[in-house]
Amino acid sequence: MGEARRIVVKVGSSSLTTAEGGLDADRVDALVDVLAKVRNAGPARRAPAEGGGGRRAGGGEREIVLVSSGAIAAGLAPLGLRRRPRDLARQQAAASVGQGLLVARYTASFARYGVRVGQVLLTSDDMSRRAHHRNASRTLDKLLAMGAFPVVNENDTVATDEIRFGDNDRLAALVAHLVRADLLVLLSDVDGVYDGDPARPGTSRIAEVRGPGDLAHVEIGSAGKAGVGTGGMVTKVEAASIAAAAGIQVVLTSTVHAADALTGGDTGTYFHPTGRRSADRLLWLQHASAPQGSITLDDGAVRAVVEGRKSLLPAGIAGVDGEFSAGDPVELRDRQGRAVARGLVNFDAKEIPLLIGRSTHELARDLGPEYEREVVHRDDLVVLHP
Ligand SMILES: Nc1ncnc2c1ncn2[C@@H]1O[C@H](COP(=O)(O)OP(=O)(O)O)[C@@H](O)[C@H]1O
Ligand SMILES: N[C@@H](CCC(=O)OP(=O)(O)O)C(=O)O
Repeated sequence: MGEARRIVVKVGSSSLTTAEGGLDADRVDALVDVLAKVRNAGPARRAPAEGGGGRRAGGGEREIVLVSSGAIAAGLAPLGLRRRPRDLARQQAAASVGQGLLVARYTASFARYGVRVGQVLLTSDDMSRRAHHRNASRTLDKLLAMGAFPVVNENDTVATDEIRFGDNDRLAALVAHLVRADLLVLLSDVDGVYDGDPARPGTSRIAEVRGPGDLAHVEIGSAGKAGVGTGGMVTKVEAASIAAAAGIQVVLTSTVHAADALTGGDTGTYFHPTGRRSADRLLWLQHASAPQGSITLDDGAVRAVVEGRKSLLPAGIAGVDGEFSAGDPVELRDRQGRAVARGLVNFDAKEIPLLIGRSTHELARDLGPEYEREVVHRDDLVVLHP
């Protein structure tokens, strides 16, 4: 098994707040104690399969990126809010106050180890636009190279409902892919995936998941009673599956077992990688963004794109929907309205009606040579249901 030299750790709101609401400085310190110590130890390595999969430490330094929730939860008490508001505007106000407090807390806590913290706030746009994506990746690499500790969260205050990640579990899986992590550790208030609601007696922890089939009959529920988390186990399992499919090992456990999870100990639920590691820069396109609009394809174009892995040409377009600009992610649909692919479009939505059903040759002749291009190039396209 591969050594975990670069690790993304995600911690949920429920692990950072007190029962009354507000940040729990002791819990932040306890987490930072683990992260700072593990960072300076060697890579985690999963031992040979037979012993149930204990992972162990080797030599050298680990690089850790922390994806931390808790901005909204940390902002509630200071704003006199008793519980997490439902409306986006008040959530964003709480996040605005809370994110500052959260990072100040991490900064003070890591300072005990002489470690600098670098805050990185990402929107889903940053995952879906190529230049932003490359920039985010470069910044994180540079922070690590300079010995700083990146603390990532969603940029809650500017994200609108439609383009929010909404849950940091998925953000963490995408960040793990972005930084080419070997291991993703999802920390929560529950020590793994259970075969039913863990609050019910008689349910037990699932130690290993080898593929989606292993969870087919498991009741995966929503957020716990702490009431500060968002997605519950559903988003964690989705995130684990995204990362595992991208060849990244995943451990899902409770924050009190963080040290074990990071050093290769046998804890929580371990998701085996199901796919090959790849530098596929389009993973984010599949999972990151709510596309800005859609283009309907005729049957021949669906076959060309899905089976032939060809670019989408103007001649295959049957319709267009939504507001988008060249460079935006769009959904490609068949005539029945099923999403068959996603891609980065080369035209603005308002230009598309001019192109419908016409050959590139014809377009070049009538509208100019700049119209002789693919609507979505195959290198910018990901098929959803091959
Ligand atoms: N099958 C399951 N296994 C484990 N936990 C589950 C399951 N179904 C629902 N849950 C709930 O998911 C909660 C964790 O999600 P959440 O509250 O969003 O945490 P966080 O804030 O750490 O992201 C647990 O406290 C648990 O109550
Ligand atoms: N960006 C939000 C986190 C949303 C979220 O996913 O929360 P959680 O389920 O606790 O991981 C915040 O900082 O409050």
